[in-house]
Amino acid sequence: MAAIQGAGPFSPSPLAKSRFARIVLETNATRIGLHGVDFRSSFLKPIKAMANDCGAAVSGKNLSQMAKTVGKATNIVWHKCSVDKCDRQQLLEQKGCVIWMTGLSGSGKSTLACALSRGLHARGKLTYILDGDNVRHGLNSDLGFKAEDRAENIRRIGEVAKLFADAGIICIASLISPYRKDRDACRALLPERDFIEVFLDVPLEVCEARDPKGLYKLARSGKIKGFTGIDDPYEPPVSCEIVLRQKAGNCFPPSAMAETVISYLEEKGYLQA
Ligand SMILES: Nc1ncnc2c1ncn2[C@@H]1O[C@H](COP(=O)(O)OS(=O)(=O)O)[C@@H](OP(=O)(O)O)[C@H]1O
Ligand SMILES: Nc1ncnc2c1ncn2[C@@H]1O[C@H](COP(=O)(O)OP(=O)(O)O)[C@@H](O)[C@H]1O
Repeated sequence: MAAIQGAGPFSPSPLAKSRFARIVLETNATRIGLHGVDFRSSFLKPIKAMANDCGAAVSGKNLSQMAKTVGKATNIVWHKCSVDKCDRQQLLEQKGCVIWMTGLSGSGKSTLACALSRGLHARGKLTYILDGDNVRHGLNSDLGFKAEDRAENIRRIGEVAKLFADAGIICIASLISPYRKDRDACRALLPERDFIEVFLDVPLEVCEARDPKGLYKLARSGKIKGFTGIDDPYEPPVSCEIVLRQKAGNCFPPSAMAETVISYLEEKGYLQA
């Protein structure tokens, strides 16, 4: 396999000097072509030498010593890349983080998630929404609403959110996440400060009156069992970064709530690299 060594400036061959050139890495055994790469791009930087945590070059001997057991996976080794979170954040001019929205069904999580995504997009910031309902259409379609299934739903979304944050993206997770310990476990996956818990503190009566999907009605009539707030618990956060609640019986419009979250991100430095 070919090795790209050193940290010197990258100088393309004459073949590669046209704007949309073809990069060819010649190796003893293989020829790998990449099309459509713009060589004038400022994103092409010198390639950092690959090293482990201690700065030592990674060798076969080191690798076997670094092998770990994680859960059911044995003999696995973390593979580091020379392009890291800081590089991605520089590119995006923002900091990756997770905004975790929790609240009853009908409290406005999805609406706020969209308003926030729109507000940040308008400021040139990259976001991605992980909505409980939506993720249950794919990755989590094997999970129901028993406590263990909810815990697994939240755990998986927490892990995916962590990856998005590592990508430098402002990840908006929007799910009921009724159990405190499950939310705290997701918080523990991230560096301190990068998990921003937002509680939509909307009373059950308001959510039930909204009932846009008719689920509260079904739950009250016993057609849905274990519905959060009716016959399944919701544990409100005891300490979270942002609480959004009604004032004088009125909910703030979603755009105003989104601005509150955006101001928080601005103040904490997430909207710059
Ligand atoms: N039993 C029960 N309890 C609560 N909610 C239920 C239930 N059954 C279906 N739904 C619908 O599923 C949506 C909640 O999914 P989540 O992934 O956010 O739930 S959880 O975090 O795992 O508790 C929730 O969506 P939202 O209304 O957007 O919160 C409901 O539409
Ligand atoms: N800030 C708000 N003020 C008034 N109504 C709202 C607000 N946010 C959401 N809604 C309405 O409440 C209902 C539930 O909102 P939704 O975002 O689907 O909640 P959740 O995702 O928590 O279930 C929808 O009909 C939505 O239009």
